Amino acid sequence: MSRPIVWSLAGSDCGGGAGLQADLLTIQDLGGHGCTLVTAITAQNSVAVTAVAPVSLALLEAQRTALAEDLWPAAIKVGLLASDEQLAWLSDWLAELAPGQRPPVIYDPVQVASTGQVMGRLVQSDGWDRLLPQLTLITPNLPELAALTGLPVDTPEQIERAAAELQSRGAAAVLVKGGHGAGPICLDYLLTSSQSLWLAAPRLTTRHGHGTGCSDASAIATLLARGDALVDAVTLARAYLQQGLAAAEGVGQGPGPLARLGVPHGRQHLPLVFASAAAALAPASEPFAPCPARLGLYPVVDSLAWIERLLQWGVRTLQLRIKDPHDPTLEEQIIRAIALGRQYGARLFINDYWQLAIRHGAYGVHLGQEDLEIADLAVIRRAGLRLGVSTHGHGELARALALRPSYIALGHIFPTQTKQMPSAPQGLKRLAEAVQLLEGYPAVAIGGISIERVAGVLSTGVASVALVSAITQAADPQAVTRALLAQVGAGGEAEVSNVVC
Ligand SMILES: Cc1ncc(COP(=O)(O)OP(=O)(O)O)c(N)n1
Ligand SMILES: Cc1ncsc1CCOP(=O)(O)O
Ligand SMILES: [Mg+2]
Repeated sequence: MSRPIVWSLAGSDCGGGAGLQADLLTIQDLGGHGCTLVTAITAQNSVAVTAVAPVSLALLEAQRTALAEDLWPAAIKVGLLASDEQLAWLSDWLAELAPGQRPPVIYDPVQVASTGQVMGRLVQSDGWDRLLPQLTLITPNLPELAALTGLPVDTPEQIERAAAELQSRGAAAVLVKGGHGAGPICLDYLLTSSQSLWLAAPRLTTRHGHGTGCSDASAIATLLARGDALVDAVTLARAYLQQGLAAAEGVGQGPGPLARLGVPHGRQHLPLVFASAAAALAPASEPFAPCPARLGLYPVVDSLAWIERLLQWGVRTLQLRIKDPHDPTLEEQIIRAIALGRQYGARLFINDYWQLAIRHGAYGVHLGQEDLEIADLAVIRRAGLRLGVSTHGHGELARALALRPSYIALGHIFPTQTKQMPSAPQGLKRLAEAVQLLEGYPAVAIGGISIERVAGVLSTGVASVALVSAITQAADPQAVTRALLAQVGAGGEAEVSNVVC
């Protein structure tokens, strides 16, 4: 697949740590192709900014025209706007674009360098109000949020209020970066049209954070350009920063840039995602009972008859998924399925009906995002049942990890006829990324996995494969099950502890 084009509209940092130099490195590192619209030339190094010269509107317009004719963007990152005229020029151009033509626009409202020097002076306050409604996301740090809103930003409640203020002025979404905050946990706050989330990551002690804000916004732009949902892009971009900060070595005498290590791998880099700052700062909950890292072949079926057949054919991880809660045989099927699971020494998960699963002593429960809102997780944990959680992208993955479940389901990987899905298929590339991020944490791939696609799925490193129609709709289900067992295995090697670092 060709690299998606990302425009960086930003100032040049001749020191190579921030501005459009940081943007280009980030975009390239995450698989995009970067183009630049230089707004200002700055003279700076890792210690100080010594000169800033805004580029003329004529030159900005010439850059835009050249790129628009040949290299139309899949996303735009905006950094330093060096004058009110530049801001007005950008707002006018974005406003002219038809909605279907407008790429996502991510604005990092940088005016002051990390070394403290003011680089752009925007004085006409109505300029912001023309730009904000054109933005997909604005990414202020705490001082910028305070300056943009005139509101205090010292507590989580104040941050939520100030972000809501920016949203009420037209920004579709706001990401407040907590790097300037204090305490061992760095909290970022994301407010979208439908979600209010806190991202928590250990605050790293490195002083090498030059260009972090630029890199964050351009990472988000690149991930949106490749088609990620906003929450997923923000989460993976945060992991990219954490990975880069952890390995930053420093160049020059002052704060150096991030290390560039590509798409993040390793659970320690992934932020955990919570619905409130209080939850993000609370001590981690106890993990759910562990299950093997390799669950192997994992058929999901809708009747006791299927459970019985699959056990006889050698399957040892399986799920009873009866979607009709009024089925008069529901509880009886659950009771008998659990008894059969025990008889065969198999891992039987019950979908949705967690109270019945507890009452009758199932091996585990599988819950989706909506189920999580209503289930009592503490009760499931105390009862000793394993918990599997559905996720549909890197954002939900980071949210699920915070619950410390026994396994995390990643899907849907391919288009599926079995269930109406709320999101787009993840594909093998994102599955491989998730597996790399999870680093051995039990993970299950699900959605549209046929016998022809299993080898590709396994090549991502995932060790557990859940499927429905590949078996239940097969002409010869027993032969297909045998073939799948030969490829995927029945699972069940040593149980691993599902500890989140
Ligand atoms: C292994 C596995 N992964 C995902 C799902 C989907 O669960 P959920 O999101 O709760 O949707 P329903 O199955 O309830 O429609 C699953 N069942 N199993
Ligand atoms: C229940 C569920 N959750 C995510 S995809 C899916 C259906 C998987 O069915 P199939 O294997 O037939 O695509
Ligand atoms: Mg469910």
